[in-house]
Amino acid sequence: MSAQREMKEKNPWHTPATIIITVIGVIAIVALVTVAVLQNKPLPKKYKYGIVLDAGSSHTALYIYGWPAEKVNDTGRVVQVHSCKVKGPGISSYASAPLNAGESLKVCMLEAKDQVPSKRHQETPLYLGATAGMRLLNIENSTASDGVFQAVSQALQTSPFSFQGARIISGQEEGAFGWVTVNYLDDRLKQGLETTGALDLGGASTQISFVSDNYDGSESPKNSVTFRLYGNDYNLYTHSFLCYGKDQVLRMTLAHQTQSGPATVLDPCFHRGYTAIKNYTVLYDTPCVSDRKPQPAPASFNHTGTGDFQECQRVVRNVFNFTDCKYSRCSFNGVFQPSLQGPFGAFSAYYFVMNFLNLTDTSTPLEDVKKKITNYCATPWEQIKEQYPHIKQKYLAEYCFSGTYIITLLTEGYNFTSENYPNIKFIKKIKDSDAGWTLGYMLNLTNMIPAEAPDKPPLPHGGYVSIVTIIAILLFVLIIFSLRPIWPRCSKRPQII
Ligand SMILES: O=c1ccn([C@@H]2O[C@H](COP(=O)(O)OP(=O)(O)O)[C@@H](O)[C@H]2O)c(=O)[nH]1
Repeated sequence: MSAQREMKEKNPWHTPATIIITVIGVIAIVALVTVAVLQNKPLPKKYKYGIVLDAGSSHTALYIYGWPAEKVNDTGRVVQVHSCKVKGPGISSYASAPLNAGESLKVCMLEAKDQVPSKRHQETPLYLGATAGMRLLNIENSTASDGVFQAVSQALQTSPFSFQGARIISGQEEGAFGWVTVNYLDDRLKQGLETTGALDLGGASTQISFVSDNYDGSESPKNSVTFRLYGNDYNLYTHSFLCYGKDQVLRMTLAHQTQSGPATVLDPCFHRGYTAIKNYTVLYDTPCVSDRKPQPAPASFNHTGTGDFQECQRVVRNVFNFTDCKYSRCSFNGVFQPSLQGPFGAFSAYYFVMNFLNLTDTSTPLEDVKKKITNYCATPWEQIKEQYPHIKQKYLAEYCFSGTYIITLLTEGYNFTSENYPNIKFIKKIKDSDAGWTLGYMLNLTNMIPAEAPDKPPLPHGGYVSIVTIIAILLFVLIIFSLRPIWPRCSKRPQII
């Protein structure tokens, strides 16, 4: 066997010292980056919930809101996760059988039990806020309204949630919390952007709320609500007109037309061909009109439509007092209103009605809006019923009146003009959450909007990890360079072993 000379190239870096330094360096970088990733990683999502029941004059709705537990102070985080419409009328209609009011909530409460994980039930606050229907019942018969609250409270106490009480919310709260909801969902509060005004139309009351440079609360302070949210001060103008929801205004217009106690009323706000027998006692059975009941009055009257928008508007105008005003400017009924400013979101019945009439596009000139309502009102009732077989006839019969009322309220009541009418947006939802007072109410009661801007972490998670990685690599390179004196000499000649 011939002996072979083995020639090997020896890499000068393959010394024990450089290998150890490299291994320790790599381990250190990996450890540092791992700690940065794990330690600063957002926690796994744990949700919290809150439930609000909106006990309106015509119906009750339940809303469930959810938010990541660790982001309590962050805006735009609370979202509507579920809603449920209670079957039957509003709770104020159960004055003579209050237990049924409690009973009516059961189906939606069961849905809520399914929607909220059971381990969160106990800590989930549950609120019931009643609006204008109960305000009116409370004026008319406070014992009956107490009875209704007792019954619904009893029913809600048996739920697994943390029941926080049932109460009438004031018109001012309804207006202000509607405004908070709209601006919270639009992310305007945290960013300190120009706010959106809120227009809410219910069955028994209507609210207008907006911020105006011309209003600091000194003129008519009862219309002022001040907020400090995320470090910004807001001086909100808000007013709630009790009895100016569309159902009560309809009663007021009918009251106006039945002052002499006629047996037949020819109503321009209803379609030609529409006819129904209406009971005088039922019509006048609300504090909005009760003092005007003709005496003596027949038992009923024949309500017959003539379908005429212009005449309807003349009738609707009678419910407004445009003359008395002790302030520098008024909307109507002697109520102060600063000049309109900024964009507006119009929700609840504003949306239902304008959506049905295909009039949510506010770039349509006001004159064309009126023309479209004129045509709708002039369409015979038989044709309307044929055209919309799936819509409840009670709603269907009233859209001519409701559309006329909305346009009259906006333009003659609140003074919207052709110029600023396009600033109104008819909305139902914002980012999947319903526009209305309930979210603002819950945010307020759970202290979810801080007065001051929350402290932000100096860097987002991704940025933090990148910076730690870059610094770790730079340090490693620096260490390697600092060890230059012990670097092995590079030799061009291969070493022969
Ligand atoms: O699909 C619908 C649902 C509701 N409404 C009307 O919208 C109003 C909602 O009023 P709510 O019960 O919220 O009254 P509030 O208590 O706020 O006065 C009532 O006139 C309803 O008849 C409507 O026109 N279309």
